[in-house]
Amino acid sequence: MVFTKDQVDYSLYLVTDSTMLPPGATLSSQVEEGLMNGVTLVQIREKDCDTKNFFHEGVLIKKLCTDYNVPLIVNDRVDVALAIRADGVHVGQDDMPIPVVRELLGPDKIIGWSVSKVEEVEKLANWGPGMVDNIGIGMVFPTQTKKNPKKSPMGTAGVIKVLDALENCGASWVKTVAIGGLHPDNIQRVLYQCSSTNGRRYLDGIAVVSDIMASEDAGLSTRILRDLLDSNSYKFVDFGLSNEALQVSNINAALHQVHFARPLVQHMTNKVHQNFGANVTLAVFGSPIMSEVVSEVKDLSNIPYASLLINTGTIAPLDVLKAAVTAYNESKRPVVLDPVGYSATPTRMSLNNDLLSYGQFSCIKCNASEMLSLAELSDERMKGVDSSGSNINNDTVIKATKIVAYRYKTIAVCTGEYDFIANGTMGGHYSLGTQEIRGDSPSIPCFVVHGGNIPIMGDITASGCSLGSTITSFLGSLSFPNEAQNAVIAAVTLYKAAGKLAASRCKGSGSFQVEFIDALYQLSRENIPEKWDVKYELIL
Ligand SMILES: Cc1ncc(COP(=O)(O)OP(=O)(O)O)c(N)n1
Ligand SMILES: Cc1ncsc1CCOP(=O)(O)O
Ligand SMILES: [Mg+2]
Repeated sequence: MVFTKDQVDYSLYLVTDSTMLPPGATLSSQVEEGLMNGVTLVQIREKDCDTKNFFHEGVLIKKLCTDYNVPLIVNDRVDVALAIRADGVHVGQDDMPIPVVRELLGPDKIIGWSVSKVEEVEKLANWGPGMVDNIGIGMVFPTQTKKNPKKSPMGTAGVIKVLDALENCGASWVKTVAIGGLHPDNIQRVLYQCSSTNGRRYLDGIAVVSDIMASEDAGLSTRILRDLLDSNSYKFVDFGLSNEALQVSNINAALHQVHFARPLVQHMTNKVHQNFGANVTLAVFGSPIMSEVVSEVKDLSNIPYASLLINTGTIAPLDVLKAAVTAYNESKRPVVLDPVGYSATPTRMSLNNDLLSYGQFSCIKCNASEMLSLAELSDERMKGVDSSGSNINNDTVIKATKIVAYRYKTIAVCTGEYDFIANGTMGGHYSLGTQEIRGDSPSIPCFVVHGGNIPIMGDITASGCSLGSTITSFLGSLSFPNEAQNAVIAAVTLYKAAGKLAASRCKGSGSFQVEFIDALYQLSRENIPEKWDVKYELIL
């Protein structure tokens, strides 16, 4: 059977490697287990094979794929692809040039290309629809399978950049798979996080080697991957993830929930924030623990209502932070990131980008400068600000907050005189392929919390960092069907109301700190939000 290109299902792309077969298995037996259990496309990739064996193995696999009506792609070797009448080839940046491959194979065969950079997307777009049919984007995560890799792992952020480049170049015909270190513990997060910024394009599938080829039970491994692919819903926390522009939250209920749950709030934060953050957490019914001990992080994440705040003001070792994010993601407990000074130094930016690519965050809280840097809108910052850079216009801030919320599928909070809260979680749902969207961007509900300026908040240390403690306390208190969006709005509103109250009572920055803790303590226990002199509303 000759496959037409629009017939190809890229969702579960098995790439072979006979050097990792478990005892008793053969290349054919592993591939057939895959074909019987949901593999939709096969690539024979045998880097250590001589041509004769590659040809004979190819004939066997081609017969199998034909029996299961699945296309077969040959890696690197155009000659072998022609000889076995494969359905296409996959070549990398250092293999035979694409135009030559297309000339040899003709217009109907499937050509895949390894892509990791924007300029490679621009090149395929310039060639037009007749050349590259699909791209393998990777490697996403570190892998032992590809020997002597020339590229470092790109993470989900790297995949998003390639998807954005495809959109920006108008290369709508190109299908995409992610490849490299993909396994059941990260596939849903990759599928959920990796979409173009305009919301139109998700991945068309994933390509795996070792998860199936090295498996003692390749059929079971395939079914696990198939189920994850078909679930279309990534439940990274065990509470609701509304992305509807709901009636703005019932703060009273959210406060009751924190009072009831008294959540454990693990802080991995800077030294300046620790004491004040712990006292703010206690004032809002949270139970703070300041711990960067890797060996206890899994136990802590399993405590009921546990939550984690990572504040990169003082940079803890990346491996400690990654271990913590992984533990809380596995326990489906919320993680909040405060990327303090995100773009201040290349070191901070690199560490925060690594973290953002390594796990799923329930909330990202930062100030306007940090938000614009995260959204890569910093040049707009200069257009929209006075010489001091202190006054960024709200439209730019809202745009940046929505971009970050969607790019990281999180609830983004941008603090300032006006606090903006954008919910990009999409309810935890994701799709494969391209989606029709209204307008030029996905629908991201955004709220504003305002009550007038409180300049003295900026005159004490850790006031911004401790909003992170408050948000993490509210998120930590949640269980299904409570919703994250409402909890974050409640936390931000309470925090601003306490700031206003303390500012009206204090005599200077010293007494403000005390008055602020008192105000949080008092307002939390009174729990009468309608008396607070702070407003929150949905902005379209
Ligand atoms: C689907 C898919 N994506 C990427 C690759 C890697 O191809 P390449 O860069 O040519 O490296 P080798 O596989 O030849 O080592 C792939 N094979 N398949
Ligand atoms: C061929 C290839 N190209 C980039 S990573 C990779 C190997 C992926 O193997 P695994 O799925 O075992 O990580
Ligand atoms: Mg190659």
